[in-house]
Amino acid sequence: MFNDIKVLLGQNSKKLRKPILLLAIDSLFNMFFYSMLYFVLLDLIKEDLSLEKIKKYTIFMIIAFVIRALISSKGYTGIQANGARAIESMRISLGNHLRNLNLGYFSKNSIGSLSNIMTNDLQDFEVIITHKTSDLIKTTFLSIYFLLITFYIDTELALIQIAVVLISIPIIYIGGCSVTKIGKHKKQVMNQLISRMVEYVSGIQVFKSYNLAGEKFKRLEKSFRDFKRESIRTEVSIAPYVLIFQTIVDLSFPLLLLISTAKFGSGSIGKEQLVTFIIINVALTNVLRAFSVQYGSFKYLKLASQNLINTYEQPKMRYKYEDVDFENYNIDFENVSFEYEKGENILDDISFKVREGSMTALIGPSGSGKTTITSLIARFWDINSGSIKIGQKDIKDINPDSILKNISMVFQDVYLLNDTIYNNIKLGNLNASKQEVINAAKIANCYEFIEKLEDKYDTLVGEGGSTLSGGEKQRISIARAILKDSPIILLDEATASLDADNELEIKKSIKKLTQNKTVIVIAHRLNTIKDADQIIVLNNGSIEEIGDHNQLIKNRKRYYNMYNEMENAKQWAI
Ligand SMILES: Nc1ncnc2c1ncn2[C@@H]1O[C@H](COP(=O)(O)OP(=O)(O)OP(=O)(O)O)[C@@H](O)[C@H]1O
Repeated sequence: MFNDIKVLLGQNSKKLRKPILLLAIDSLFNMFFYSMLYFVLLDLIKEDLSLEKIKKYTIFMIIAFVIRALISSKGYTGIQANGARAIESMRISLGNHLRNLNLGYFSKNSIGSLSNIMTNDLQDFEVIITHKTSDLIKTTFLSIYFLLITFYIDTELALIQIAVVLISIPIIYIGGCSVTKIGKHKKQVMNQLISRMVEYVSGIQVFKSYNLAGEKFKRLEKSFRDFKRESIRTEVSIAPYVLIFQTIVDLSFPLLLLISTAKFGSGSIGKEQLVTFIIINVALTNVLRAFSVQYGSFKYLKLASQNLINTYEQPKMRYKYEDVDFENYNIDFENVSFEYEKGENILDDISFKVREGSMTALIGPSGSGKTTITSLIARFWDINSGSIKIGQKDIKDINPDSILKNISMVFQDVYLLNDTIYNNIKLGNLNASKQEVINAAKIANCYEFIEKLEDKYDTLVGEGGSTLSGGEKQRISIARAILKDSPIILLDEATASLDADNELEIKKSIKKLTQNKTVIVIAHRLNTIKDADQIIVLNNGSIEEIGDHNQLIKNRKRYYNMYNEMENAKQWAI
């Protein structure tokens, strides 16, 4: 039952042992209530109850409760502090694990399930280790303790109590299985709800412009209703089992009272034993009732640990070398084939070479595989066959972090963090000085527009950079790349949706960024790549043509046709 929890906690589980043990000891102090009750009743029966005695019991109880308070506070603070530390290190290790996964994992799992794992599941797991585990251990300890005392009083009575426990446990166990089954579905519904909420909030501008905000909200509303239904289902799924469990336990109370009184009548147990047994029986009934409620919520919360284990079990990208210094930055594709989904070949037996310091342009129809090629160079995905080498080293043997140190990517969809302009540029090199950040901004032609802002470099850019224009965002991403100063630049010709001024500014800054670098550019306009050292024409995941502008014009194939079409269009425009 606790195996998953131990696996997830790893080394941290050792730190939780002591506080859990202290809490278990703390629970045994409940016995003092019953002991005092026992002694008072016994004195009453013997007609020997005096104020002096009550004073003695009270002093004894005060001492016991002071000790209990000390143990309890040590146990609770220990479990809370160590539990929070354990969860913190799990958050970090889970984040690191996700960072090293193939991007396929993120395509296959919805944003809802990913954020659920990182927030709700980790939170549920925290509740398990800080509260539920110790609660269950406490009730189990107490039950065993009470049963042992009953054995001491009378073996037959103890065996009947054990029989009651043995009959009722399978019932609550089945209830737990039902919570697990329905709870899994509730988690799926919750994933869907979070995905729809994220979709609704991030797409609200588009939905409004297409008059779909109401329509989309209906979908979200349905998710809210589904979630409410599943929450109720999960809550009530265990209710009948808890009810049967508690009824059996409750009915056993008068039955045991009857048997114990009969035993007292026949003289097989004495007055003191009868009193003790009655008290123990009351206590055990309460403990078992509490257990039946705790078990259901424990089973539901434990679903989180299974989700977390599943995430940890996702295979990381393998590599032999942690950190590599490349001798040069030649990039070689040798017979590379790649598919995102099994059976759907996206790149088919592609081979080409990019020389260090040269510029290679990728052109071809939409969906031909241009972006995929750049993602593979950055080892966002692993290829199915062939090899990709940088500086003669196969990138499948190298830690993706080490590869990415040498690559800057400037793409059309610029994502800026909800932070200041300064910090967004500094992401390119966290060790850069303020002057270096400003220099990079100047080279990327950001300086002027930043200076016009009220808070200048300290201006917050909003979620994803929402307070800046497309061109400004792109220039900041170029400044970031300039600051990184990496030898390989992967560029998505980012001028398609910009006005003439912005386009010119960006062209100038890209020119500065790409000087003396190994550049692979996804080109959308042929006039910008006439000077490229190599142009690769892709179609349907295969290379149709390769060469420089003059060679491809001579070939009189697809490039030649595309170029002529562009020239004709220019004349039309004139
Ligand atoms: N994460 C992904 N999962 C599954 N299929 C994908 C994924 N990314 C891209 N594809 C598919 O791979 C093919 C190549 O896509 P890619 O983005 O490389 O083309 P592209 O030439 O860059 O297109 P565009 O010029 O429109 O950006 C397309 O059919 C696309 O649908």
